[in-house]
Amino acid sequence: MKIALIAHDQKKEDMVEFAIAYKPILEQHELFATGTTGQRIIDATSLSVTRFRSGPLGGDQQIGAMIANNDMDMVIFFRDPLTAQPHEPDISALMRLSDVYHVPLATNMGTAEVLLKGLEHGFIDFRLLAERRSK
Ligand SMILES: O=C(CO)COP(=O)(O)O
Repeated sequence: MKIALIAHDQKKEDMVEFAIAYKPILEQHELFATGTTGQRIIDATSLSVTRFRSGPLGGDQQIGAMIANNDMDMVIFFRDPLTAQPHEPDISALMRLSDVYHVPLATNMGTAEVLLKGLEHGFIDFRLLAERRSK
């Protein structure tokens, strides 16, 4: 499964802790991230992560493009709901595309935990359904 990991600045520490805690699951999948988030995860966990541009420089859009190509299976996006972001339209677009293509999207650690545990137990039927629909 292809999993995108993204965190705003105030949530990066949470993302690092999450990646450390869930490394045994995450390392079984193909990981993608926006620039700074990806570097923080790599430094803390040595997980293999494909890094895109930083969010404000187009990273959310690059991940959005993968979703639009039906080439992303899950998005874990720890958003900061308390700070205005200069690239808010890109963030909204990424979340909208997740809904368009039935890609599970977790915007906080609680949901992310449930998604990864579901993945661990093979709950991936939602993606198979989406694949069938796209044919
Ligand atoms: O801004 C982001 C997502 O909207 C995250 O980008 P970085 O991981 O480069 O900080």
